[in-house]
Amino acid sequence: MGEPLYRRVVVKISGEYLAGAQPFGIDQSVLDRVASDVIDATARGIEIALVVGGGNIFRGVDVSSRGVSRPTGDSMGMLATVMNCLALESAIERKGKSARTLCALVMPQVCELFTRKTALRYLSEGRVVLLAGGTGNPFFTTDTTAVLRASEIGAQAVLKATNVDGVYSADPKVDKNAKRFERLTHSQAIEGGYKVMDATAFALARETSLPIIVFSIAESGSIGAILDGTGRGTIVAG
Ligand SMILES: Nc1ncnc2c1ncn2[C@@H]1O[C@H](COP(=O)(O)OP(=O)(O)OP(=O)(O)O)[C@@H](O)[C@H]1O
Ligand SMILES: O=c1ccn([C@@H]2O[C@H](COP(=O)(O)O)[C@@H](O)[C@H]2O)c(=O)[nH]1
Repeated sequence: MGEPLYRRVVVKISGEYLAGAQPFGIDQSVLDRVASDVIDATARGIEIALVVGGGNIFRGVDVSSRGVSRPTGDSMGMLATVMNCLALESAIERKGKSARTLCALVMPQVCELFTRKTALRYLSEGRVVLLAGGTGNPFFTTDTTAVLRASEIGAQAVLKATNVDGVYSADPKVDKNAKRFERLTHSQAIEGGYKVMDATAFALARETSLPIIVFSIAESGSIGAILDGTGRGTIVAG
């Protein structure tokens, strides 16, 4: 195991992946395995903040066609990310690692409000920080949240842990001939319109010169491997 590439990162965990084989919700064994991977990665002395998606529970865009307004649907989606963060926080703490959820939405009975200073303090104390509630605004995603928060807290990269092992020329679940990219610039990722991440996230990362690594979380130890530079994924950088 070599020197890690980064000292502080934001890891975006796919909400959809947390459902495991179920169509909806959280598979406890998947959650526990992800928690172990995160803890193993922090053992290298790396500060880790997590953003968890909500696709296993709710995406605002899915209900806007059913008579629920998009902002209301997005609020429901942001609440889904809070549930996922609380579940992952508990899984991490059950394994003996301290974790704190900070939320973009005010809900004092549930978790603390996100501020940059609080996040940095908890990270410096060696805790895992979970960033819940997205940006707190509709029409955004947790991918954009990850880039935004990473830029705010001075993280050196966003690691997008998802259910594909990189950015492809087309959706690999639809097109078996899609080609995987080793590396792309932010501009190439935006111009290519690759749907693995939204263009707003790529554009903000370009603006703040933040590398994004897209990789699969399906294998145990994949977060650590990406931090060591030995993992398989696509690097999106300057
Ligand atoms: N060009 C592409 N390259 C790679 N994956 C792609 C591409 N186009 C579409 N995808 C799809 O993008 C998905 C991953 O992005 P998505 O934002 O849906 O997932 P996530 O971040 O894992 O979800 P969640 O919102 O639950 O956190 C993959 O399942 C893949 O099928
Ligand atoms: O800043 C944000 C982040 C998220 N949302 C809503 O939450 C869901 C779930 O997030 P995913 O990134 O799709 O996993 C998203 O579909 C939005 O509805 C938001 O409104 N603002």
